Amino acid sequence: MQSIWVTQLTLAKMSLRNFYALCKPRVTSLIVFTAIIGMFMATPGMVSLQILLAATVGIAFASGAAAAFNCLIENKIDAMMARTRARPIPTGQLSQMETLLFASVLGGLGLSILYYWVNPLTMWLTLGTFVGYAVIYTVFLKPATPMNIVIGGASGAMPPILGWAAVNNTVSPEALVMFLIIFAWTPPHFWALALYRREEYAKVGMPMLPVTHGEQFTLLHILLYTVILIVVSLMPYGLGMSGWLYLASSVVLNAVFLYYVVSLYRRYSDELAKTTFKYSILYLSLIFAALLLDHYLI
Ligand code: HEM
Ligand SMILES: CC(C)=CCC/C(C)=C/CC/C(C)=C/COP(=O)(O)OP(=O)(O)O
Repeated sequence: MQSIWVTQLTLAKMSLRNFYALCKPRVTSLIVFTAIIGMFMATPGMVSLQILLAATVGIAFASGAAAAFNCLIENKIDAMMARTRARPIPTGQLSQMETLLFASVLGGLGLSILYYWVNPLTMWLTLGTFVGYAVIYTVFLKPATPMNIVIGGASGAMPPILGWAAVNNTVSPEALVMFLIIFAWTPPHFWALALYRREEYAKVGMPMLPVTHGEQFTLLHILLYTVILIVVSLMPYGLGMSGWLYLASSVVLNAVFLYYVVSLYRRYSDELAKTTFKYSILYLSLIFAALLLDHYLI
């Protein structure tokens, strides 16, 4: 009898872990983090606990559901790439129907929470973001054009706007500035990875920039978007949204990013591309943390 319970519990834990993995938890965590910063930036005071909790949970559920839909739609491609073949559908740990049900329930819950406990504007913007990633990017853009992530990146850049709308029920220029930071950051973030994973993308027929236009062209574009990112990331200071603490942090973070990107441009290696990709994640986390610290301390 006891062993039946132990088996049941182990199975439940395993499926929970699989459902969790469908949500791409690390990407979703950073997405939610930028949304939370958007909430705090929206007010000089404190965000109400109800809005903070409801918007965080709602956006996290919607983002996790969008990621799960992406796993469902791309399960055949995921099965062919080393990086993604251990995901729950390719390994047979979850069926397509289970994934569809999970993503629909999670997404529905997230959007309902936003509608009833936050505000309808945030719900509609989140729904647009969801469709932008799960449908426009995943179904149409990704298999069709090497500019897929530039246009599709708009979805990933939306969370600070969602956070801002949750608190103020509006979309303001300050929220657009935070959007632009993530929007300009996405191409260097993704193309650094796509460079050292280019064989895999070529194998599954995904027209990523390094596959369609080669190494040098991609490196030049990484460099160009990094320059745009540097300009855009100085805007919070330029527009009086943030003070010297943000300025100092962004100058340091940008200098390191530019150093990696220029080094990569001059002398490409997979190793350096990996380091640049990893640094891109640290960069975005820290630049948003700097916005928050500056907002309350300076
Ligand atoms: C169209 C936009 C984007 C594309 C195509 C993209 C692509 C990717 C890919 C392919 C990976 C997987 C790396 C691996 O498995 O080794 C990854 C990792 C990651 N991405 Fe992005 N990304 C995008 C936008 C974003 C955004 C908006 C965020 C957060 C705000 C983000 C945060 C992360 C994080 C935290 C990781 C590391 C995940 C891990 O360590 O498991 N990405 N990205
Ligand atoms: C509703 C809401 C807030 C949605 C947020 C949208 C979202 C989840 C954006 C993240 C972008 C992302 C995970 C890209 C991964 O690229 P990929 O899917 O091409 O990577 P893969 O090859 O690892 O599947």
